[in-house]
Formats: sequence, structure tokens, C-alpha cells
Amino acid sequence: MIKEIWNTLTSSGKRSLLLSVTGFTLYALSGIAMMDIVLKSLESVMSGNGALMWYWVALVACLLIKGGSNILADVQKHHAGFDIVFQIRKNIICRLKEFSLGFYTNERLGEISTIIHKDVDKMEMVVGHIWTRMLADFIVSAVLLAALVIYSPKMALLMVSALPVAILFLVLGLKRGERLEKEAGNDLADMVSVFVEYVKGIPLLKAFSESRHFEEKVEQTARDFGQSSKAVSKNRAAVLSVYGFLIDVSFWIMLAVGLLLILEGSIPVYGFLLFAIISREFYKPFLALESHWANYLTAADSYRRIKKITEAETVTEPKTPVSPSEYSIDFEDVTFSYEEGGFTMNGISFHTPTQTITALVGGSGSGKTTITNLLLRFWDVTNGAIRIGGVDVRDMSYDELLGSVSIVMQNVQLFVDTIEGNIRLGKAAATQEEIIEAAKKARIHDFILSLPDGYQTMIGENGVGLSGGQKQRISIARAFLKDAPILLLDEITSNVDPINEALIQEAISELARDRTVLVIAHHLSTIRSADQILVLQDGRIVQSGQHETLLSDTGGYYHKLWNARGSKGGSANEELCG
Ligand SMILES: Nc1ncnc2c1ncn2[C@@H]1O[C@H](COP(=O)(O)OP(=O)(O)OP(=O)(O)O)[C@@H](O)[C@H]1O
Repeated sequence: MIKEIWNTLTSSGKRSLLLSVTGFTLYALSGIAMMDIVLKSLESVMSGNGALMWYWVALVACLLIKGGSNILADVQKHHAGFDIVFQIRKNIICRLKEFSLGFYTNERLGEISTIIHKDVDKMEMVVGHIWTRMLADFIVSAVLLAALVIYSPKMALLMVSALPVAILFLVLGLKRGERLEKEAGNDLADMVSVFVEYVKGIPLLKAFSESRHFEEKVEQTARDFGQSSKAVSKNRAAVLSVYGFLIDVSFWIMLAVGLLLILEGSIPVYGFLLFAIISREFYKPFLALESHWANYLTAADSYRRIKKITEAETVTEPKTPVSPSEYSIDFEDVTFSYEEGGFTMNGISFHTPTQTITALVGGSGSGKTTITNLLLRFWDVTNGAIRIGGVDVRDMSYDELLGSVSIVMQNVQLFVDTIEGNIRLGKAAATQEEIIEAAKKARIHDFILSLPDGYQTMIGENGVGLSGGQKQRISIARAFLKDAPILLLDEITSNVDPINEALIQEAISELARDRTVLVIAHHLSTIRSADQILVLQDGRIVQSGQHETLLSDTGGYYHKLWNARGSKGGSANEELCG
């Protein structure tokens, strides 16, 4: 991690880091020098040498160096910390754009947001606040040890006598802490994820009087996190107390034996006092070792989660992308499964000629959405191929693939922006006229004009303030504006009033014209005139053809679905194909 973080820093970040370490080192050394000067001046006063003036000058000089180096270290440590945070966030943002959209279904929103907020911020703490001080403290210790060994090897040896045992004890304690920290980190991510899910689902849970069950789940994750955090703190406290005690043992052995050395005349009183005072500075990084290390562990855990994003698989782009010349769709013996042992699609083959409509019908979980997901490369097929205009979708540039497809799904995603801004998502460079034209085709223009701020009306998060049908028509306007040759349509099943439903149906019929359309059909009546109907069951195409032909097979699955459609069937004038 240390090497990777160092490589992530920009050259100015690296410079700031080194300057900060230098500043902290000078700060500590000048403080120690001041103590030595005071001792020396005491010795000189006691022995009657009157050079006190020079000691004062030296003290003032050291004080100025101490103050200046502290300012330098503090300013530069923040520069280094912000540099690493900015670089990591920049890397993550770049990666987020490269992932297949399937990544976002797998990864939980709460976990991603914890990584971006909390984990990345911890990196600032490691680089700015921990590394700089830790490095400086150890440099100071090494300098002091060298100086004290030269002054009195015996006393220096006594000073470090219990250190190896203390450090061994600490390392073993920290190893245990590492495992506990990891568990606590995972529990935190789980808690945040469940909490976000809970908050997002409150209206639904209330509607189904199901909130108690979910509250228990939230409580349980909070309890798990509380317990794992407690285990971390308990372990840390125990290890720290024993470790501090062992270092203290070194110190007191040194003083006790030091007194004997004074008596036998091996060291002067000045030397004894020098060790008594300066050894405290020598021990400082060792005493802070546990907290440095504990912070390092927390940061390493965060860094592991950050790498889950920065090293997750992205969509592979072809070396030499190919563009299709027309927009037929072919699935050729496609095999796919989301995970081992889970839902599997087998031998899916079909051909949708350009500018025709293919409807996907089948029970819930039969694989209709999976077919559209595979076309968009949200996941890649395990075997077989998917082609647009004869070109394997993996040979098209991902941007071109996504640019060739408009999607109108049931769950419309709207952003906190103006209505115009939300429609403009279909084409960033669209003119005002183009946006109005798209809204007219989507049968939403009159409604927008009836609002006090018209196209500049702000809409709340996820379209708060708009009805389901209005949101649908805004998403249809986006698709008109994008004007892509392929349209993926998830037929609306949510309850919209009859007027909205009729308007949506009219708009969709117009949108479907002259495009290659794959429609996930829930109302069989609306796709009776589709050019082709694919009937899916458990991840396989069990029937295909046109409505009348399929219906005439009285033993077939389509016939069964048609008879079971009941009130969901809709009326004849709802035909998708206009
Ligand atoms: N991201 C995923 N990871 C694992 N399994 C998944 C994932 N998405 C869907 N599935 C599973 O794949 C199967 C097919 O799902 P799919 O959404 O394609 O069905 P569908 O026919 O569109 O259903 P519905 O009409 O209810 O939307 C289901 O069993 C579903 O649980």
C-alpha cells in the first residue's frame, strides 16, 4: 500500500510529503537541542563558567528553528494529504465511467458511497498526518540513539534493553487487531448499505406494514458493528497498556543502573540527566507505534475497499472498433449465467431484422430483462455472440454501442434538475427547439407549459412532484431526443391513469416507428402486431413467431399466457405498433 500510495502522489505531493517530514524532524531535533543547551548551561553555571550569554543566543536560534519548522511541516502535510485524496478520487471517477452497468447492480450503493466518502478521506489521514510524523519520529530516534551510543554505550544499551520484548508483544497484538479491524470495516459497510436501503424503502415498507422486519435488520447490523468495534477497542487497550509498561521497564532499569554508574564514576551527573531527559524523546515513536499502526490498519482496510473499485473489471474495449452499417439484432447460441448455480440462459438464438419490432414475453424471472442487459453489455455472454448489424457487440466501441440504443424502462431515473435538463440527458448539445420537439412527440409539452416555470421547472429527487405517467413521458422525450436506431422498451405496468396511459401509448408507438425495437411485453394485447414474438420460459426461448401463429398452437405456452392474461390484457386500441 505504501508503495502504491507513493506512486499515486503527484510530484508536488511527494515534495510536500518530504518537506513535511523534514519539518517535523527539525522541530523535534531543535526541541531536544534546547534541552541539551539548558543542561549544558546548568553545568556551566554550577562549574562557575560564565558563558550564559551564548547559551541564550543558541536557545533563541533553536526556538526560531522549532517554530519555523513546525509551520512548514503543518502546511506541507495538508498539501500532501489533499494531493492523495484528490488523486484517488480522480482515479475512482475515471473508473466509474468505465464499468459495465452491471457493476452498479452488483455493488451496493451504500458500500460505494462509504468508499468514496469515508475511505478516501482516511487516506488523507495516513499520508498527511501519520506518515509524516511517523517518519520524522523514527529519524529523530535513530539520530538520538547514534549520539547516545557514542556518548555512553552502556547507558544506551540499558535504554533499549526491554524494547525487543515490547515490540514482539506489540506485533503479536497488532496481528490480532488487524483481523478485528477487517471485521469491523465489513460490518460498517453492511450497516451503511442496509441503512441506505431502509431509508430508500421507507414509503414502500410503510405501505406494506413491513417496517418492523426491516427495523430489526437495521438494528442487527448496528449491533454487529457495535460488537466488532468494541472488540477492536478492547484488544487495542490491552495491547497498549502492556506495551507501554514494558517500555517503562527499560526506562527505569536504565535510571537505576545509571545511578550505580554515577557512583562508580563511569558517567557524570550531566550525562545521567541527559539520558533521563532525552531517552523520553527516543521512546516517543515507540510509544506512539501502536496508534500509528492502528491508524495504518484502518487505512489499509479502507485502501483494500478503494481497490475494489479501482481494480474491478471494466468493460473491455476492442483494439480496432467496428461500426455496424445497419441495426438488425442477432443472438447466436447465447449462454449466460449471473453466478454459478444461479439462473442460466441456454442456446438463445434469434434474429431481429432492422426496423422491426420483437416482443419478449414470458413469466416473471424467465429472462426478458437479461436479454436486454446482455445486448447492452451490462454483462458479457459466456458463450455465443450478440451482433448488431452483423458486428459482435464486443467489437463495437462501448460508447457507440450505448449511443445506438435508447432505453425506456419502467423505473424512470430523474435527477434534481430542471425538466429541460432532464430531457437534455438524451443529447447534451440539443437546441431548445429540439428539446421542445422531443417533448411534443412525447406528449408532455402541454403539461410542461402548464407549469409556472415551464421547461425551467425544477424537479425533486427522482421526479418527486411528477406523476408516474409524467415521468414516463419525460423519459420518452429523452429517447426521442437521442434518436438512436435501436429502442429497448420495458412496457409500463405501473398504474397510470387512462389519459396518461393513452398518451404514453401514442408516444411510444411513434417512438417505435423506423427503429429496431425489443420490447419486454407485459400486456400481450399491445404486441399482437409485433413482427416477432419470443416466448421465454426459464431462460430458454420455447416459442417464436407472430401472434396469430403462436395463438393457433393451442398446446403452446403462448396460448396459455394469452388465456391467462385476464384483466391485464388491455384493450385493442393500445397496440404498440400503432
Ligand atoms: N444481477 C443479478 N444477479 C443474479 N441473478 C439475477 C440478476 N438479475 C437477475 N437475476 C435473476 O435472473 C433471472 C431472470 O431475471 P430477469 O430480470 O431477466 O427476468 P424477467 O423475465 O425480466 O422478469 P420480470 O418480468 O419479473 O422482470 C431471475 O431469476 C433473476 O432472479
